[in-house]
Amino acid sequence: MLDHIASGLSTRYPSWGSRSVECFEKLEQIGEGTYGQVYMAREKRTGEIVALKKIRMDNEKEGFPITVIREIKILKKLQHENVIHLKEIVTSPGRETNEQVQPAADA
Ligand SMILES: Nc1ncnc2c1ncn2[C@@H]1O[C@H](COP(=O)(O)OP(=O)(O)OP(=O)(O)O)[C@@H](O)[C@H]1O
Repeated sequence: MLDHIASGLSTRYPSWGSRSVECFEKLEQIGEGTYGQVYMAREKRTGEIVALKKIRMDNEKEGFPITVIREIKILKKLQHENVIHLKEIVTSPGRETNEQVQPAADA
């Protein structure tokens, strides 16, 4: 099953998976990387447009990929005009037993 990571370090939102991906409406796919698709999405409450990156967990027997965890940790620390702002990590239920994680960023 697939999930996302939402990017951005916003004080408005809790981070690290306390909200569901259901808080966002996917508008269209805008990209794809090694770990899954990236969507333009709208935050339902505020209408804010973000990039929603979905992390593919299908083949991850060891849990959440360490490279994705590293990317999230680094993005949370960085603040630069040329680097995307990681806003939030959101989760969605897995198809079977595992909960999965997804991130969101400024588009
Ligand atoms: N915040 C964003 N705003 C707009 N487009 C984005 C954003 N993040 C990613 N994208 C688009 O989605 C594509 C895939 O991004 P993703 O971060 O998943 O992979 P990548 O880092 O480009 O590649 P890989 O993970 O394979 O090294 C990007 O190449 C870009 O086109």
